[in-house]
Amino acid sequence: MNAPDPRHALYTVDQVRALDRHAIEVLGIPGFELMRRAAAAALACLRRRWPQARRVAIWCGPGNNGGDGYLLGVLAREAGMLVELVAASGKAAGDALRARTAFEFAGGRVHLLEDMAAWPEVDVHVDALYGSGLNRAPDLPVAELIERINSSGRPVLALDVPSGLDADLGVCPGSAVRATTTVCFIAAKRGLYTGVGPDVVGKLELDTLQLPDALWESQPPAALLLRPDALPPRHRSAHKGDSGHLLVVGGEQGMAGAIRLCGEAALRAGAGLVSVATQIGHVPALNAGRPELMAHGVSGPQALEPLLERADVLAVGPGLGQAAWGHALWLTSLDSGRPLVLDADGLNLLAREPRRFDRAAVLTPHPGEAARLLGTDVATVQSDRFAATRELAGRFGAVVVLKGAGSLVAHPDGRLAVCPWGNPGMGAGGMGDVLTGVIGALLAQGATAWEAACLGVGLHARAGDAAALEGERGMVAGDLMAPLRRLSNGLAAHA
Ligand SMILES: NC(=O)C1=CN([C@@H]2O[C@H](COP(=O)(O)OP(=O)(O)OC[C@H]3O[C@@H](n4cnc5c(N)ncnc54)[C@H](O)[C@@H]3O)[C@@H](O)[C@H]2O)[C@@H](O)CC1
Ligand SMILES: [K+]
Repeated sequence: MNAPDPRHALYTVDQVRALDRHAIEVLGIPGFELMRRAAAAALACLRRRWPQARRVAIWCGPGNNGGDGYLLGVLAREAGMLVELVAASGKAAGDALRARTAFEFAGGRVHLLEDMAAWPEVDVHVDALYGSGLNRAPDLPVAELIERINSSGRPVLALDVPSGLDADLGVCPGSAVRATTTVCFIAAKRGLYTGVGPDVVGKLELDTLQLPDALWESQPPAALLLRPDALPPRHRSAHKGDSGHLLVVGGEQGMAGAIRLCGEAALRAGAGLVSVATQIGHVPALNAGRPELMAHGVSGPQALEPLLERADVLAVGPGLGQAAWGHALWLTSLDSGRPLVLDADGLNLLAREPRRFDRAAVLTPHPGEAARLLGTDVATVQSDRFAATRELAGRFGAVVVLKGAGSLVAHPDGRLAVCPWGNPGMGAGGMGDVLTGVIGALLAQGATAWEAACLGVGLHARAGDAAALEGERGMVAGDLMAPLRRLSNGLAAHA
């Protein structure tokens, strides 16, 4: 097996434990040495991020995460910092106790949370309370401490995982530290990247503690992190027929915006031809606003048939509605056997009339649509986004994109990818329509469903990040078009 690049590989917490064990038992690197390296990586991060910091508070828990904190305390004192170290919960044991002893032996003083008289006024807080071993919501004294750290107005460096975050699932069972920066050790835990993970992690740095390639060969990652890819360059002799013909089906009365955005995004992501099948009343506005789209008014399935004949790929659902018109078009589209991307009401209709796909198909639900497809609620979907996405892919025989912070992509064969880009400005109307258009365009240009979903999600999120440079608030879906075009061509997002 080739060693996966650890910067693009994500692991479950159980897998990270297995990697730790492998490093200790097979590669012969003692656990305490790993802890020392983690502390050195933490100090390097601290000094790089806050070169002026002189006073630090280090909040240590009872496990090895706390151990990292004690050893950081040793190194920070050696570097001339004023260290206020507080043991916050439970008794240290094993390597953590050894680390605490080393801190005290070097002249450091350990304060106990319960005895703390005054709140330490420091430049940076270091969170070494809980790491990958979190097994329940932090209980009261620590939960209060976490809230206090969060409201201190000071930057927070989290060691390995922001305490309170379940690093496996990307959920917080209770209070959680909101880190400014998290320095993650050995391997990237998958929960840092999805759900509420990105909310609490802040800027994420990975330090692999100088472990050799042999370690990564011992464990296939649970998921891959998307890379900033673009489409391959076009042949000089290419013509519009080489880049595929996408048909967008949607736009019930009053929903013209969704198809316009979807179609336009498909053009910007390089589809050769984009047709739109919609309510007749929308055609003049589409023709006037975006004449490159071939807009067709369809009253029902009969009018749709010839358009389906000419299309290579379908994007079904933007603004489609679930009434008789939308349902009839949905049914005819799915029965055509064309590769497709299904979104919005296309998914809601699928929840009503489930079927498995035997062709290239991409489903792009947000958590609400995913819940309807699975017959459950949003909270259950969000409590394990990985499991929900996998379940959907298996059940429908399609590549599934679960949208929301840290979008996930799952293939029915078990492959999983996580998107590290995107921002809250993208929680606005029309953003999903843009994604559907991009994925449809990539399918039309010959990508497989997996490639189209992964590349499409990445391009869409990176275009969103480029648009957000002008401010997240007030961002509209149309702002993504220009960066989308540039990124699709492998150019920087801005000229
Ligand atoms: N050899 C290794 O395994 C290495 C581990 N490292 C550090 O060790 C961490 C994992 O260490 P551990 O497995 O000891 O786990 P943690 O240090 O994350 O926490 C586990 C301890 O906290 C307690 N605990 C968990 N959740 C609690 C809660 N909500 N309220 C109260 N107590 C709670 C547990 O009972 C246990 O005593 C990593 O995150 C990383 O920081 C690093 O030092 C690198 C090497
Ligand atoms: K921590």
